[in-house]
Amino acid sequence: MSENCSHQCDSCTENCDSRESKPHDFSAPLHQASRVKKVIGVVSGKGGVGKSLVTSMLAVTMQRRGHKAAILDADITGPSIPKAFGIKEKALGTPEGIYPLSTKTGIDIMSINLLLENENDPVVWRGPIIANMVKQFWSEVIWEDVDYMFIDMPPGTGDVPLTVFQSIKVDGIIVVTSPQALVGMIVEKAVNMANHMSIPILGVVENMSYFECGNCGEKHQIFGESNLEQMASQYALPILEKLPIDPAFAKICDKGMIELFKGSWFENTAEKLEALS
Ligand SMILES: Nc1ncnc2c1ncn2[C@@H]1O[C@H](COP(=O)(O)OP(=O)(O)OP(=O)(O)O)[C@@H](O)[C@H]1O
Repeated sequence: MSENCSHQCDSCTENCDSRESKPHDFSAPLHQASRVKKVIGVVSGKGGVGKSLVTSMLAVTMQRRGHKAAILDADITGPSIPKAFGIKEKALGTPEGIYPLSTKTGIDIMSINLLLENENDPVVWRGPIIANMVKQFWSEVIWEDVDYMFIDMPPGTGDVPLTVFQSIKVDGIIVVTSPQALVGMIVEKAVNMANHMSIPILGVVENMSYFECGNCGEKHQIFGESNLEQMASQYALPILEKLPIDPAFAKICDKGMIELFKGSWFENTAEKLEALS
């Protein structure tokens, strides 16, 4: 240890023994009353590709299959989860901790919109404050007996998602892309981030993949052909689902009725999640 060691490693540039023996620990503990079995991070390379829709449908699918699902809405500057589930009430804070709100089918949800007085208020915070808020959603919210928690991550692979992944023990990542979203670059960035954090990527979901004509059933690739197959095989990533552009998805999402989506979307993904050890 240096003679003048102040033990303030964050602001010191010396590489003394004290620093080596105490690597910075970013991990945040779960609330002592919480029980969460599996945590899945849902990421996208850019905003607006349908990450929140996919997160919501994944949680609904697991809940339909008899598990207890939860969503931690870490997309602090663009929170859309409460709206998709039609939740307007505010979360209850008690001296013990904050209680999430439950959807009609019993999915527990925490989002900044459940704490803001007016859900339309913009959140104009800098990265570290946003990351800290997400940590609080993990540590100060009482998540009771959750089998599968889905984290709707902030878009991109920058500072905030990185801090979140360092704080919360995530079991796997699902990457959401759309055909027009420069798939190659996004998948590569997500793979790099996941490798850096030693978190497995469970697979890729392509949203807005095609539009199926209601009359003739023909599939049209509105945004052109994507090179998802090529990218997925290059990185040995499974393609979990190809979700069409469907006005019905937008409608139930906007009406807060995502729990009523029709079809067997994400059943294969659910089996993969159930097989996680
Ligand atoms: N496959 C789809 N078919 C029809 N509408 C869709 C589809 N996917 C998403 N949408 C609609 O597009 C809008 C954006 O979706 P969503 O909020 O899930 O995106 P996001 O990636 O989470 O966006 P943000 O970056 O703002 O958080 C929503 O109104 C949603 O209903």
